[in-house]
Order: sequence, then C-alpha cells, then structure tokens
Amino acid sequence: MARKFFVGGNWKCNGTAEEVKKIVNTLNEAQVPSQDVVEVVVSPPYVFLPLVKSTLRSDFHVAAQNCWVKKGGAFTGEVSAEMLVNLDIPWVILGHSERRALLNETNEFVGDKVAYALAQGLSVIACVGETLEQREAGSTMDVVAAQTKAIAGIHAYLLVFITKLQRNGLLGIFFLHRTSFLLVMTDRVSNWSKVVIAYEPVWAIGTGKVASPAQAQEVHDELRKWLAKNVSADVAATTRIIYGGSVNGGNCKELGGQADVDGFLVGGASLKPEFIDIIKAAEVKKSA
Ligand SMILES: O=C(CO)COP(=O)(O)O
Repeated sequence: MARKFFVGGNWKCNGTAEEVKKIVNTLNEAQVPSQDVVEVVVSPPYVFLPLVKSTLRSDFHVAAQNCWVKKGGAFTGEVSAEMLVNLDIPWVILGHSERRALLNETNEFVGDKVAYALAQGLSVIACVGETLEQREAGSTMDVVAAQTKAIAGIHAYLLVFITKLQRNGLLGIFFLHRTSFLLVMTDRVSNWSKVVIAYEPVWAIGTGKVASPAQAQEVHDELRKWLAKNVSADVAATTRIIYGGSVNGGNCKELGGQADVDGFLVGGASLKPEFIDIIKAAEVKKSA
C-alpha cells in the first residue's frame, strides 16, 4: 500500500475568529490535488475547532493540538479524547516539542496519551525530534528512537518456564533443573494505520532554519528502519513519516521529493496562503 502524502497545518496558539474564517475561506477556494493524492489536516486552537469543523471543505480534516492522557474528569483546563470524539474531531497532535519543552511532557506521558487517544478511536500525529544540543552531541537517533519507542509503547517481557524441579534429598529443597526463557515484545499501538509520525527537529521549528532534504531523509530512513526492527516490516512500509520545521512554499518540493518524507507538519506557513503550495507539493510523489 502506497503511503498517501499527508500535509498537516498546526496553527498553534494563533488567530482570532475573524482570522480563522479568512484562512478557512482561502483553503475552501484553493485548487489542490485530490484526496487520493494528499490528505490535508488542519489543527486550530481548541476554541476554534467547531467553527473550523463546520465551515471547512469536507475533503480537509481537523485535528486538536493536544488532549488529556485519560478519561475526562477533575482536570481543570484539559480537553479529553472523548470530547474530541464527541465533536467528530478525527485527529489529534500529541507530543509536540513545544509541549514537551514548555509543559514538561515526558516520553512516557506522551506514550500514554497516544495509547489513550488511539483507544478512543482518534488518529494521532505523534511528534518526535531532537534539540540542537542533542544533534551536535550526535544523539539525534537515540533521542528520536526513545521518543518513538514510548509512542509505540514497546515493552519487553521475559517469560521463564520451569520444566523440571529436582529435589535434593539431603537438604530437602528443590532446585530448578530445566528452565527456558522466552522474550516477548509487545507494542501498545493496536492500529498503526491511525498513526502519523512527525519528525520535527526542535532547532528547525519557527527558526527559518529548515533541515536540509538530506538531513530529513536520513532521520526518516532511520525511523523507518527502527519501525521495521522493533514493530514490523509492514508497519515500517506503510506508516507515514512527515517532516516539520520551517517548511514553506519554497522548500517543500525538494523536501517532499525525498523517498521517506511522506508529507509535512507546517507551523507558521500554514496560516498563510502559501500553505496551498505546500499541499500541492504532494504532486512530487505522484510524478516520482
Ligand atoms: O512546529 C511546527 C509544526 O508543528 C513547525 O513550525 P514552523 O513551520 O513554524 O517551523
């Protein structure tokens, strides 16, 4: 199954109702490749979700920018996965680096959120990415692998089978005579087709300092290999890995042309008309 190009627009904490209506109008009027070629998902702040959902063209979808880690209740300021499902919001972005850095979301916490959101039926854009210090220290792959491992919720269990006990008559105690071990690996993601991994190097977010196509391709390729090794060859081949960090109308085609770049998560440029050009970058895959 080919990986359909995916373009997400993360509006972050921006916009007034008037501005949001203007962006939606621009999107609604745009000529873009069909849904068979590109999947478009925009992510307004929570309060604008109903407005965008009810006015946006039906071939584009909406995502929340976060949701709570478990069932709703006494969690002031939070929005639950159940509420998103209730409003028919199909997608949620989880683990964005801004939340990891500013709100101290750990790998484990993000992993728990992903598992809970998926269990409620949401599709998840799960973000990973290294800081500049981590890249300069040569630990990019270790960092994104650890983040992806928590998202996948991989746990290893060592099962020990005792097949024979032997009694020492003199001492009156039993010794293990024959044991065998089985290492079982499980992951918590029941449906990988509902997960898109967004590789967003922190140093490229909102800085205008985009990763080079080769840098993006290198990490995407490594992430795909990681999925093949730790989840399955099928999941590695079918899961979309998108790039985020200073994507714009000028650099999107070259980035999107990389073999393992399956689309984008766009911040600043998703608030501007050039988002249309970024959606159109999906054509590079069709002609590849
Ligand atoms: O964080 C991002 C998308 O989630 C990227 O932001 P920018 O495109 O503004 O760099």
